[in-house]
Amino acid sequence: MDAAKLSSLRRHLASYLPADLLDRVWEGGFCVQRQPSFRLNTLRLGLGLGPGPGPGLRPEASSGESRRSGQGGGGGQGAGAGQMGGRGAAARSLLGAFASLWGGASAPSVADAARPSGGAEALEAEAREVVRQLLEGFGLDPSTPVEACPYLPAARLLPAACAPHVRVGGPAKDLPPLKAGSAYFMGLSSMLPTLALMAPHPGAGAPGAPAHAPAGGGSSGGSSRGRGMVPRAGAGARGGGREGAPGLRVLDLCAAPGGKTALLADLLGGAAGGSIVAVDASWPRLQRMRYNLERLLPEPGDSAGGSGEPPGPHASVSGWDAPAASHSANRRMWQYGCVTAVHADGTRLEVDPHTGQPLVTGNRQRTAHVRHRVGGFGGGDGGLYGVGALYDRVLVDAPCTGLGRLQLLRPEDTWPDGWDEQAGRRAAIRQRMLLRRAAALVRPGGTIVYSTCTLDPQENEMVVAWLLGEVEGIRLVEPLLPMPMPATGPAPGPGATSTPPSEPGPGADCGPDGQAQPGASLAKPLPFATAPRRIDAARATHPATAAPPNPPSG
Ligand SMILES: C[S@@+](CC[C@H](N)C(=O)[O-])C[C@H]1O[C@@H](n2cnc3c(N)ncnc32)[C@H](O)[C@@H]1O
Repeated sequence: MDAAKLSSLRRHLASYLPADLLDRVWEGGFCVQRQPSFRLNTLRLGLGLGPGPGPGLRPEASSGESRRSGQGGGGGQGAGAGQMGGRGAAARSLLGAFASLWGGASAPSVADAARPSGGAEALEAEAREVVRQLLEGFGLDPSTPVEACPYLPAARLLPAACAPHVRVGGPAKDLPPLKAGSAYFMGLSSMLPTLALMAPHPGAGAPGAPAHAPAGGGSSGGSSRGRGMVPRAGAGARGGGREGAPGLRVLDLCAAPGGKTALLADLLGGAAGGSIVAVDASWPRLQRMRYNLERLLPEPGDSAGGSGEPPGPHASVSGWDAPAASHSANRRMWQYGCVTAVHADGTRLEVDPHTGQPLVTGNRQRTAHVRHRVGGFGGGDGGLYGVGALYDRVLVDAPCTGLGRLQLLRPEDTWPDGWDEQAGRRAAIRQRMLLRRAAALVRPGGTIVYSTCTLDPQENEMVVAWLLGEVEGIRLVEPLLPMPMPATGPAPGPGATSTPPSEPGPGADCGPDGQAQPGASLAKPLPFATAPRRIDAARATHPATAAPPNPPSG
């Protein structure tokens, strides 16, 4: 990058980074020191979660436990899968730490989760073997200690010496555990939006029940102001006339190459746990996602849940995750297990409100018909864009300028075309449109998580602030993550025109330098750029006169 561009980049960063941090960034050459990490793919580790642990991943009740006992490992390919009689226990071993954060009364503590027992022992042995193969593949001593990820029990931090190997397109992709799909390299911070998305909000009803009844109807279980209309546990009502629909409906609006989608599928634990519509505007990146999902998820039709059990991860859930078009018949949509991938512009995604299928046929007539038919949900004002509010959770892992991944020593990695002062403004426009679409598609009481890998407030806080001003009934909530987070992110810099959120931002920002903030109990600095913003839609509506999003000035 030439000197003029570098100095304009520095000016830009100085508009929101504290001077001392900026100096460190500048001298150190990195905005965020990236920690190589990977997650063990629990579906491929023979865990065979079977019926999902539920939207909140709460430990199963004892009846659920006995229903699954003695099933064997199923589904996975790893050694010891068949000996895992206590799959529920193994699942809890991996997911327990997170579940305990979410308030499951009988959830094991982090310490419990780390202690192998029963089926978990086989799982641990398998995980150790995967780690050994990876270390060996990196030319390291296979006994090199590998730390657990502080917030996802199924993830591990790799020794720093592995860093050069795990670059995108690097040789690590050919290592057997990666090829087999037992492990997946993933930035530590990349896991957080997914975890925040899947966490139940305090006050939500039973897993699977909405946090809020549909607008204009539904029983009110009563709750605190702003969180109103929490249905009684087990009421079973859902927005959009979906009573009785199994599992959680998740929309991943910027999905490719699918790292978070695969983790979502893992956390859902199977079709009984839910279905994912994964959208991306880039066909080549969707192809990459297909490759990744094929590696990471069991083949559709694999009976991961075992015979006689509720559907496994890839069983079809009628009327929802069974779009008519396979990828061979329709280039724009394909299905793999519980994931329906859609090649579409997420800012314009339309969904059939009755089947949940994305409308990507380009058939205007059909779209118009649906528009006409859908009067919106609840008060009749939600169907403005021709969709019902269908999704329980929406992830907007938005395209951004990538400033959180800035590597000044290799700026071409972040900006192949060089630094561009207008990039943030352009990105913010698209981010607003994506987020607005997410708000149109989430059901009342549903949750949106917005994340980027940039530190720029005009792409983070200001985008969220814009949405709060644009869409009624949306509010910010703390992202529930298994780690303490500071209350606010970086202050908008000079020239910021959007009002920052009136509530303190539910910042999941660790320090932009990757340092855990005061109060964090992390054993070591956590490289962290992605800032999940969790948004609850108490009543997601769009004013009929919604103007296109304005670019932030400044
Ligand atoms: C940060 S990446 C997503 C990474 C992905 N969530 C993962 O975990 O692997 C952003 C993605 O948004 C996609 N994208 C950009 N504009 C889009 C749009 N208008 N609609 C849908 N996807 C879009 C890009 O193609 C890119 O794949």
